[in-house]
Amino acid sequence: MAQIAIVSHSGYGHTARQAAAVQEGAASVEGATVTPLVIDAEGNLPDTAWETLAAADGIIFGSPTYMGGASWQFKKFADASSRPWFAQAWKDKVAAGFTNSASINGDKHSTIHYFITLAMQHGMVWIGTGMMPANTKAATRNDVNYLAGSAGAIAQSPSDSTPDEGPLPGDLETARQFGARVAAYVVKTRG
Ligand SMILES: Cc1cc2nc3c(=O)[nH]c(=O)nc-3n(C[C@H](O)[C@H](O)[C@H](O)COP(=O)(O)O)c2cc1C
Repeated sequence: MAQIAIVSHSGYGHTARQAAAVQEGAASVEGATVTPLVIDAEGNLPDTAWETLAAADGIIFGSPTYMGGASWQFKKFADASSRPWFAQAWKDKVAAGFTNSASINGDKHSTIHYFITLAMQHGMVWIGTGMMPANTKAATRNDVNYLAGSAGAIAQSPSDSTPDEGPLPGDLETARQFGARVAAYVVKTRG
């Protein structure tokens, strides 16, 4: 079985829904075992998480976009990953990422770009969404990849939405399909 870890933070529950959709998509792929690792409000992971990450064939990073970047809790995790970095322990693992924010754009790409840089520091192999954007006149807001992420999966939760209301349904489906793509790639290349 190919091992996939999803390591993510969510301050208020919206990105947690996106993470759950990524997990659902990844788990739908035969041959993939998916473990969610939730970064808590203090920026810490469960004790066994680092062993799970060490054993993973692929790691998917997730965070809300706060002030144009990943949350400080995610950054605390990223800084703590300097320990495996010293040994290049994550070298050649597959990496991917997702983020959610209130605005349609909201500078989400800065967060995805940070994940890419983190993955490159670890010598990982980045995989994007592989999805075409829904950007024709006929496109509607809940089409898959309406927000047109290629480097990573992106979602919008309107600023006054509860986690039940946001991310919007099309963005959750985008997250599902993204999770499935990453898992299929990990199974094909590492399984
Ligand atoms: C400190 C802070 C900074 C934020 N910065 C941004 C931002 O740069 N761009 C944006 O579109 N939304 C921004 N937002 C809105 C959040 O991204 C949005 O509410 C998101 O759904 C929160 O996800 P969460 O519930 O997983 O924490 C910010 C929210 C907070 C609390």
